[in-house]
Amino acid sequence: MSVADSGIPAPAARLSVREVTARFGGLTALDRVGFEVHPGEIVGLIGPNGAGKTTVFNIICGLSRAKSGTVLVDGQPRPRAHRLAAAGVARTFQGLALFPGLTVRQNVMAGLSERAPGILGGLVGLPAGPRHLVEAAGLAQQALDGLGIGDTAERHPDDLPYPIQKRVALARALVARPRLLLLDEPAGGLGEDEITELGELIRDVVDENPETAVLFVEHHVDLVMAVSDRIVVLDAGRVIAEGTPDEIRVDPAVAEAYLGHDVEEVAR
Ligand SMILES: Nc1ncnc2c1ncn2[C@@H]1O[C@H](COP(=O)(O)OP(=O)(O)OP(=O)(O)O)[C@@H](O)[C@H]1O
Repeated sequence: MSVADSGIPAPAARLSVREVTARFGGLTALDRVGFEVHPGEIVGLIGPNGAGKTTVFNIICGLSRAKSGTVLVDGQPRPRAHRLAAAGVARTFQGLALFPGLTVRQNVMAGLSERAPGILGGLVGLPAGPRHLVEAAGLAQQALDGLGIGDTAERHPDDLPYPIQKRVALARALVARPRLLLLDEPAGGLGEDEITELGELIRDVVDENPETAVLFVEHHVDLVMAVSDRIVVLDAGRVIAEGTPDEIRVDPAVAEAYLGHDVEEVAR
């Protein structure tokens, strides 16, 4: 008997994007876009340039407004951008957005500031509960160790190679153990080997925290194919395909959107 047959309501998706339409002046950037991400699932969002990936990501994060449609997190209307972390949502930024004046450990501790108010102030010298700071430092160190960069904790981000800075940004997103992790082009600026390692790290996040759901926007289709449980393909503001990597690989609409070429070759 399925859950539907049993009368037990199906668990809410971690993220539901429903009928989202967005316009910039006369341009319809998103046209009734909808998809879901469930706990324990990694979903990759891909599409050719201008497809609407960034627009939908920004709407999910509360940085842009939809003209219509809804975004739900755990069945509830998505909180405002500054309340996302408190709702268990974390994101990374294409530009990393690390604080150059703080050490790596302090940068990661900043990822806890929503859950333990005072930490951010403490990091810049304002009074903060020492107990909170010690606890946060321990959690930050754990997050860094988990990503294999524990030995960078006392360094400053600008002194580290870019791929390590990317891991710091990921550690900052992971430190509060988010229920929904949103990654904005995590492979950008990385080499092939680093991308393979990144894919393993993303998989580890979900394997170790089966309640976590991951949505990532990515140009690097090889990574998306390797890591995603499911892929959503946007083209010209519409969802043109959704399925497992194997389904997407042979989907004619996807091949056409990528100008008739093999999707993995074109997006490289
Ligand atoms: N602030 C804006 N003002 C006007 N048009 C915009 C704005 N942001 C995006 N657009 C347009 O909306 C459409 C979707 O853009 P979006 O950046 O979301 O696509 P994308 O899939 O992220 O593209 P890319 O892969 O090139 O980053 C494009 O036609 C783009 O030119």
